[in-house]
Amino acid sequence: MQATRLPRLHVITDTRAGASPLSVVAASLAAGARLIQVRPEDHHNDRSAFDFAAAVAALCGEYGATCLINDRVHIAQAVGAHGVHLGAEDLPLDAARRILPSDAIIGGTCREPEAARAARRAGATYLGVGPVWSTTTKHGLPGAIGLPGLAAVCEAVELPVIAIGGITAERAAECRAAGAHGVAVVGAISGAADPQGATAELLAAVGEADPPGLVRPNRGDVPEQLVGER
Ligand SMILES: Cc1ncc(COP(=O)(O)OP(=O)(O)O)c(N)n1
Ligand SMILES: Cc1nc(C(=O)O)sc1CCOP(=O)(O)O
Ligand SMILES: [Mg+2]
Repeated sequence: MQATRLPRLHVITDTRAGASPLSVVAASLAAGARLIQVRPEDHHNDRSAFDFAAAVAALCGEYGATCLINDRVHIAQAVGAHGVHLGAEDLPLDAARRILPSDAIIGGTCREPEAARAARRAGATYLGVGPVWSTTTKHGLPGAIGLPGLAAVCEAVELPVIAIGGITAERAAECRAAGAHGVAVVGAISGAADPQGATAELLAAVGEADPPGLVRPNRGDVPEQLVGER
């Protein structure tokens, strides 16, 4: 089956007070990022989340980048995003799989191998695994699973694993060495003085600048019908 590779760097928007999420998205796309996850904080109502998601989806369209929406499946449908990212408190993965187009990308948060196997059975396209390191970006998370915890999930399933939580460029390379397909990042880009430069550094760290043929085989290959064209 022909395959299209899931990007290794997932840039997650930062809509906390004081951040400039749209300009950071634009800088990341200009640097070569090819996947943006729209993550409006919970206090944003659906209207403002929709407006923001529509703006990000349009920017992604200009660059041919993948746009995923965190949590709000109906907003993904409304803006024609490529898919969603869902966690334990969101719509179940299999329910989202039933209502989204068959080629939708659906990411699921997992923290240990058994949850990863369940997410695969439920129809996840990829797994978001963390927090690998502690983070100040999100409160109420369980303790960091570290590189051994990340490696245990990578071993348990064939799905591409995206490491999250406290990721920096140096740590991104460590995550790849532990078996992760890639990384998801908020603060290392949003909080950087130069988000475009920080994105470029992270892309290099995950090997996204590698010439074709040097990328690791299989891991991250998403069946084409799951990716599709929008
Ligand atoms: C790639 C990736 N991995 C994990 C998460 C976290 O999702 P979730 O557990 O649903 O928490 P919220 O992001 O909704 O607060 C993610 N967003 N992306
Ligand atoms: C939104 C989120 N979810 C996590 C999880 O482990 O489920 S860690 C996280 C925040 C990641 O931000 P930063 O790159 O700034 O550490
Ligand atoms: Mg969620």
